[in-house]
Amino acid sequence: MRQAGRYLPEFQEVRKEHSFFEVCQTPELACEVTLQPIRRFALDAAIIFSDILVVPQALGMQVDMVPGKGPSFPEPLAEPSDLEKLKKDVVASKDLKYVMDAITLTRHKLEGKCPLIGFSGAPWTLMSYMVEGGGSVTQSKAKRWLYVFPEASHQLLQLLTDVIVDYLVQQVMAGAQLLQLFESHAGVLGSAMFSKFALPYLRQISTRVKKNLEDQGCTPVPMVIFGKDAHHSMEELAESGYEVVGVDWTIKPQRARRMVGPSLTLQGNLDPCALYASNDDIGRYVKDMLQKFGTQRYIANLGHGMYPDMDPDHLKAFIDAVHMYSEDINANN
Ligand SMILES: Cc1c2[nH]c(c1CCC(=O)O)Cc1[nH]c(c(CCC(=O)O)c1C)Cc1[nH]c(c(CCC(=O)O)c1C)Cc1[nH]c(c(CCC(=O)O)c1C)C2
Repeated sequence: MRQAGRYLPEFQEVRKEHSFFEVCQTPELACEVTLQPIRRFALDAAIIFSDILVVPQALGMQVDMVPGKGPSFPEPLAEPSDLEKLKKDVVASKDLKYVMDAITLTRHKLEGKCPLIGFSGAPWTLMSYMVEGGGSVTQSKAKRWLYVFPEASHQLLQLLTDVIVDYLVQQVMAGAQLLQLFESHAGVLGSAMFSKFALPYLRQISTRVKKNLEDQGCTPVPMVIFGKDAHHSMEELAESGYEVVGVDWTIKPQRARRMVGPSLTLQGNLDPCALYASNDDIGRYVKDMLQKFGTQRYIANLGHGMYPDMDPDHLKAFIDAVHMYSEDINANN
């Protein structure tokens, strides 16, 4: 339920008093808005309130949340020499301590009602924001870097990977019970560029996070890789060391299953805009989705984030339908 809070009136109330990053940086507020959807709905998990862009902030970049527009970097990376401006010695337990504090507080406040998910943006997705300076349809500035400055791109992607590994390990130590990595901009790369500039780093992250946790005597947690529009690389994502592959609504459930094989868990993939439909229709869409994915090795979810104008009652219809139809299917099997 990415960016879940936006459609809730109680979240908007908190946002009237506090800026977006103030909520992220204040553990009590981050905890409160994480719990808001849990109080309202029969959700099976909570995702810690934060944003993928706290990592570029920790690297020293300024990020503003512009109302009605989204995140904006006043000084994006323009050329390779700008990499020198980035902080090289980021320590997640210090520079992103507020996220760990929010996770620990939220784990306590959840009192075991449901598990808590930690997350990070994946290296290519974060690099694209840092070069574009905000959202972009074409990602042409960021893609230009890959073609014109491949070495500097790898340097930046490796720096991001090192920070993300430390960040995710710390989130588990602070109490996160599952980790999700968002490769939201997978779709603008073709398979060749994705293999070169995204996959090696995604593999490094899953391998190193698990190993670091084991080395510190911690049991590794399941990890989810969500690649938006990642049709071109589903098989490769399935082999990149994650237990769960998240899929958006543009991929047929049966095709996703064929591409990732029988042993991984799939997550997704209702079109978030289906929540504009009537509650009866939402029930029908959910039933169809569950029949296609089946109820085993599967996490029912939307295929991407919700929009601010969506009706909370329609999300309730989605969640209740997931529980009702999956219980039906299980009872008849
Ligand atoms: C998991 C998560 C995210 N953001 C937020 C959460 C917290 C959990 C939740 O509330 O569900 C809060 C979260 N993040 C944001 C909001 C809205 C801000 C507000 O108005 O209060 C919220 C609640 C702002 C935000 N932050 C971002 C955007 C997209 C910008 C673009 O490319 O055009 C936007 C609009 C970047 C972002 N942020 C995130 C992603 C990955 C998922 C995805 O693909 O959507 C991305 C790409 C992840």
